[in-house]
Amino acid sequence: MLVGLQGSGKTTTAAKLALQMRRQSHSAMLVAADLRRPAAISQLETLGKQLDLPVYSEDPASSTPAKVAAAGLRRATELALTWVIVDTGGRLHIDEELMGELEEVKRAVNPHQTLLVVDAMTGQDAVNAAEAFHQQIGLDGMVMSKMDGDARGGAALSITRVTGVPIKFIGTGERPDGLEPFHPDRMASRILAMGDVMTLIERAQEAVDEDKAKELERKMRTSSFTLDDFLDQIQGVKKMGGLASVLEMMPGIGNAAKKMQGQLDDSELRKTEAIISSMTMHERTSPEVIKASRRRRIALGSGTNPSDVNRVLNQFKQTQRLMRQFSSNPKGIMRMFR
Ligand SMILES: Nc1nc2c(ncn2[C@@H]2O[C@H](COP(=O)(O)OP(=O)(O)OP(=O)(O)O)[C@@H](O)[C@H]2O)c(=O)[nH]1
Repeated sequence: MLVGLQGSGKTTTAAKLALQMRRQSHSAMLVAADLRRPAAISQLETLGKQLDLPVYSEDPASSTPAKVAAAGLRRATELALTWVIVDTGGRLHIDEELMGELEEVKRAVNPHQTLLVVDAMTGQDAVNAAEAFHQQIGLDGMVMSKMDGDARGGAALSITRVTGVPIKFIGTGERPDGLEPFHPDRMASRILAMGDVMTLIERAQEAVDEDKAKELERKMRTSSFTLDDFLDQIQGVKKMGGLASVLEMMPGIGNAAKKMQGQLDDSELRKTEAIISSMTMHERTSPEVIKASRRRRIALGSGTNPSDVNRVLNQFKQTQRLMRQFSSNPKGIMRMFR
C-alpha cells in the first residue's frame, strides 16, 4: 500500500514498483484506490496500458477506497498474481479525513508493506509528513521520489532519524524505470557531496569490458598505453553518460562539476575522438612519426586544425608520462590528487 501527500509521486511509484517486480519474474496488479482525484484513476490505467500491467479500478461515484482495495485484492487472488500495489489518495496537507480513509484501506487489505512516498525536494515538509503518517497509519518503509532533482537527500537522514522507518527505494526520474533500491552508504556520500562512487563503478562495469580493463591495467603498468587506448577511454566516457555525468560522481569534484554545468560539454572529447580516428594504426602506436605533413592530413580528415592535433598529441604525452610515474610510484601520484 502506497501513501503520501498529493503530488509526491505515489501513482508513478506504483507503476515503477510493478515494473521492478515483473523484472524479477513476479506478477503485480495495480489498484486505483485514489478516488478523490478522478485523473489518478485514468493516470494509473494509462500507465498500466503502457507497461502492460493489470489495473483494478471502479466507478468512484459508487465505491469507497477501502472497497476498491479489497475488491482489487480479491481479483488479484483469482488471477493468481503475486503482488497487489494499492495507490491511495493524497492531499496537499495531512488532515483527519485523509488519515481515516487510509486507515480503512489498511484494515481492508492488511498490507505486507505500507510505504510512504515522499518528495525529496520538499525538505522539512517531508519530515513532518513522514512523522504524521507513521504515527497514524504505521509505516514499514519509505520511497524518496525525485532524487534526480537538485535535492541532495538531506531530508532522508532526518526522516529516518525522526521516524526510525527505513528508506527502501529512491525515485530517480519520471520514467517507469526510474526507481532504485536505496543504499544508505551512497546517500551518505551524496549528502557529503563526495560523489557517488558506487554508481560510477556500476556504470563503468556496464560500459567497460572486463578483459579490456585488465589489458588497460597491464598497459598502464608496462607504459605501453597507445593513442588507440586513449580513443577507447574516450568512447568509454561517452558510454558512461559523458564527461559531466562521470565527473559529478567523483569524490571531491562532484560539486565543482555541477557548478560547471554547461561548460562541461563533450565537444572536446568528440574532437579528440575524430582526430585519433583520422590517424593510421601506425601513427596511433608511434605518434612520434606525426610531423607537419601528417598533422595537416589528420587535421583535414577530422575537420580540425593542425594546432588541435598538436594539443591531442601533447595531452596524450602527458597522460603517458603520468602513467609511467604512476606505475613506478603510485602513492606519490595519489598525493598529487589530494
Ligand atoms: N523527476 C521525477 N519526477 C517524478 C518522480 N516520481 C514522480 N515524479 C513526477 O511527479 C509528479 C507527481 O507524480 P504522481 O505519481 O502523479 O503523484 P501522486 O502522489 O500520485 O499524486 P496525487 O495522485 O495527486 O496524490 C508527476 O509529474 C511525476 O512524473 C521522480 O522520481 N523523479
